Amino acid sequence: MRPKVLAGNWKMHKTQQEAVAFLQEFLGKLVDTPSDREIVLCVPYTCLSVLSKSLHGTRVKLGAQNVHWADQGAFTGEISPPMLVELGVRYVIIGHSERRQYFGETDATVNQRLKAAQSHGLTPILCVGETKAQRDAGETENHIFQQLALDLVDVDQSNLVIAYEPIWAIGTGDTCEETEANRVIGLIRSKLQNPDVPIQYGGSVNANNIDAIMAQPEIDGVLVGGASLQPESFGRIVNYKPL
Ligand SMILES: O=C(CO)COP(=O)(O)O
Repeated sequence: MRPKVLAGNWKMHKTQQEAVAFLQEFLGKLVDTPSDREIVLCVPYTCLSVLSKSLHGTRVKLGAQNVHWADQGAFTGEISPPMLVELGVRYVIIGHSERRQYFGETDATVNQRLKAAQSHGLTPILCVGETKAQRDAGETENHIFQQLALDLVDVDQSNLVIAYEPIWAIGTGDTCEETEANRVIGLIRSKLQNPDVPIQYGGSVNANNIDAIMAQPEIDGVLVGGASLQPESFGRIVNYKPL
């Protein structure tokens, strides 16, 4: 059985104070959450330290949203794997479409970040997905296969999560049909050496569509943006009910 990984990606949201307030309320929602689920919060760097302390002794794992490949060096504005490990970070999102689109990340740098994260014991959440134009042109499969081929060179598939995030579904309310997400995720799995890699869906996941998404056999979890910012909605998501 592949693990179910339910991760929030807060993106550039929440001060430390807001993060602590979220957690106080959110932890109260986990009393009856089945133990088969891994719950992860990928928060801004500035929230890592305070959440690391607040999450101690809870079942919620801490995640970051990016990491550099060097241990240290003249890389202004970057954060290294040892810096994350010291704060108790376990997961790190790599290659999110917003990093690729707005900050010039390439498959080559994504690959470097993945290998560096793993060499320090972090579990990467690698994001892949197509634009609306690529989907309309029938390029979805080719684009994703190319991303996987380039991003996963020499990457350890025994310590990896992949998130299928169609870019047109992110922050738009235009969720990918769960059967279509299931189909693409099945294709992604067919390209992996290790079929047990958990593969998430991401893109406008919310409290109303989570049960149907998690009912799909290929979908092993979700990567949630907007709906992970409120304890109520993220609480409902991690407490999804298998149909
Ligand atoms: O990009 C996402 C998660 O990484 C998805 O964001 P939304 O859930 O806000 O669509």
